[in-house]
Amino acid sequence: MEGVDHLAHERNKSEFDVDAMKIVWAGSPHAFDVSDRISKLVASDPGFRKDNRSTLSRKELFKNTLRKAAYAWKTIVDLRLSEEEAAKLRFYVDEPAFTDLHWGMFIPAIKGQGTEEQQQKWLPLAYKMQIIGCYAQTELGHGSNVQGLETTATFDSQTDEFIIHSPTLTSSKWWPGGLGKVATHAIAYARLIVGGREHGVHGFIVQLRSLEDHSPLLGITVGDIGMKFGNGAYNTMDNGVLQFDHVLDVYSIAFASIAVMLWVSQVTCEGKYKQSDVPRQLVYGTMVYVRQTIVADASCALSRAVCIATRYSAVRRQFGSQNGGPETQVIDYKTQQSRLFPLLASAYAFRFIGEWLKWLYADVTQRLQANDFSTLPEAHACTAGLKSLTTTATADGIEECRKLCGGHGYLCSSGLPELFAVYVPACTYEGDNTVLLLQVARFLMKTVSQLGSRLSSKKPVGTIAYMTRVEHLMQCRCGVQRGFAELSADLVEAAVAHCQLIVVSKFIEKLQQEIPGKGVKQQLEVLCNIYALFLLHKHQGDFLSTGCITPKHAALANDELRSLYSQVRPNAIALVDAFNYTDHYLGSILGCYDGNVYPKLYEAAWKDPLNESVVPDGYHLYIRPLLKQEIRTARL
Ligand SMILES: CCCCCCCCCCCCC/C=C/C(=O)SCCNC(=O)CCNC(=O)[C@H](O)C(C)(C)COP(=O)(O)OP(=O)(O)OC[C@H]1O[C@@H](n2cnc3c(N)ncnc32)[C@H](O)[C@@H]1OP(=O)(O)O
Ligand SMILES: Cc1cc2nc3c(=O)[nH]c(=O)nc-3n(C[C@H](O)[C@H](O)[C@H](O)COP(=O)(O)OP(=O)(O)OC[C@H]3O[C@@H](n4cnc5c(N)ncnc54)[C@H](O)[C@@H]3O)c2cc1C
Repeated sequence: MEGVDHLAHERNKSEFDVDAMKIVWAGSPHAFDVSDRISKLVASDPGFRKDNRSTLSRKELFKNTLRKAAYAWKTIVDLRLSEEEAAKLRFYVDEPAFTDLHWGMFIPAIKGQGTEEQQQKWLPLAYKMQIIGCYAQTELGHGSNVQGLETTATFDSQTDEFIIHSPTLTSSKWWPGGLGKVATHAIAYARLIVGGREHGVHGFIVQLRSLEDHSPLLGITVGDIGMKFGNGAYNTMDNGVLQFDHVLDVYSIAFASIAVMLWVSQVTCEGKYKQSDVPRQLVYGTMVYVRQTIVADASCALSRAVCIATRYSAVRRQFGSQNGGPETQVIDYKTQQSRLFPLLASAYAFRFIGEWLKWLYADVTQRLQANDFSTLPEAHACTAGLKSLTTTATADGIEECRKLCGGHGYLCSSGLPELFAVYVPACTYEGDNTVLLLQVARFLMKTVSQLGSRLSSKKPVGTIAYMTRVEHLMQCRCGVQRGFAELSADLVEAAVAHCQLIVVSKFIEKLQQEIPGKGVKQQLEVLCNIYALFLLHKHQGDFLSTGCITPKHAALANDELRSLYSQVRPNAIALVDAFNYTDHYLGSILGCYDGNVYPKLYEAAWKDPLNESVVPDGYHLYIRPLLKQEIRTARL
């Protein structure tokens, strides 16, 4: 029945202060207030409806996304929302769109790599959305290998301008989000050529479309690259293709190359190229920034899937009826708990590692401003490795949550198929996960060669086994005289182990902080132990081979895991309530707050367009003749 909380009995079992946990999850009372207010604002506005996406054609879907983006912007302006509130609104609108790249990459690139002059020129226009930007780095022929990009930017000292050109088919920009149909400007990455000499890949701001009628400018060929994985999903985004035909940057008074030129290099008016003495990898700065935001995104996506699967596991009953009594809640099966609760623990673990990574990125950014590059290698390795680890675990976790919901998990109305389809490219964009782990492996090899076997210093005691595992994996690989490429598959395993060590150690450090609320810290300790012991169980071969645990330890760890699952069980619903997601944001009948699943599933079925008529289109043309044997049947 509507209005009845079918999960009330579960909520009454909670052993901790859920409201206090909501603050921990949000990060602060202020952050909770903003999230809570904005999520409810979005949920209550029919203009942000999203339950019909899977029934729209690509063009209807895209036009609806443009409508929503414009409506969101109007809401932000009318309500005078702050930058933080506006970002939250775009998050809870929950629709991949060009705005993600405008706000998530184009503006950060200018802020992070532009000179004062260029920031003053471009940021006011971008903040007012008087220009719409995208990040055009990847090409048809190159994505991972940035130094392999083919687009050229040739400085013409006669006109004091750059000529941007796509010399080959494979140099076509390919994939940039927002590029296909909306962006008016791009930060385009191209090989800088000055005076006939090439100086590697640099970023340039290039106008793509007229601000009068949105038509592509002279020399610009631009369009969408076509349908992507899943029906609705990421097809709300116009990932584009772009070719430059000797485009002269004639649409802005002064050449607007972003000042990665100034940071990393300069081209003087006399056409002289000046390489400054900063690491050339600063040109990759925007990618590092986005990678750390993707880690925070992972905790959001995984927690969403876990919330759905946990609530449904408490609602669903299957087998186990005694004398006609109720069947067993599937959340009480040990197999369901052993699949679900490590994902619940991972969601919290990724939340806290995301907080730490945000601090690390802010710290390295501050150091860079003082020309201190000492922590840049570690920041690169951490952002690359943790982006890889958390997105792989989250994509796999969303799929596991779908399976944990049985058949109904495969319905669009469960919210899980679309969440999976929207999320999985995170394992590829912003750096293919294997390519990024190879960067971590390279960093570890360098660290081992510099520090000897002791890879990591000052880690919490509870991580000794994890630390020893990484060192052992590295020694096994570095010890043998074979090249990096030959050992790369093994080194990637060591890179994963290193990233898992970081996640576990930061979870333990989080627990050393003051955490208010009855029972809150105790619940987090249980989740931290689940995360650490689950990984130890999953990779026990590594741990046993280090000798730092024995088979008996491994067996005890498994026994402890079962005990920890029993401790989580009465608190599971409260732990996912702490994410404070509205039913609108979850977009899932299986995960609805009141647990009133079956009536909602049944009602939703009849809304499918196929049920607009009891006799389907096509019956008279195809089925009736079949049934009436009016079609000559093959001689049997
Ligand atoms: C339901 C919720 C989901 C959300 C739904 C909607 C969301 C929508 C938003 C989506 C937002 C994302 C959109 C996607 C955008 C993109 O994909 S942008 C393009 C991303 N592309 C990449 O990431 C390319 C990956 N490749 C690289 O980064 C580089 O090519 C490389 C692999 C790092 C190699 O670079 P290279 O120049 O060849 O360097 P190396 O020779 O390997 O190394 C040289 C040294 O430089 C160091 N280094 C490398 N990179 C960095 C760096 N970024 N920072 C600092 N240092 C770096 C490297 O460690 C080497 O150091 P030494 O060993 O000391 O020499
Ligand atoms: C949804 C989506 C949105 C995107 N948005 C943008 C955007 O806005 N802007 C933008 O510029 N780009 C964007 N991209 C492109 C994205 O950044 C690239 O696809 C990504 O960097 C991977 O590069 P690639 O496609 O060249 O993969 P490849 O490198 O071709 O990967 C193919 C396979 O080769 C392997 N491989 C590659 N190099 C090595 C190596 N050295 N050693 C071992 N294995 C290797 C990879 O692990 C992978 O298994 C987007 C992509 C997607 C899917």
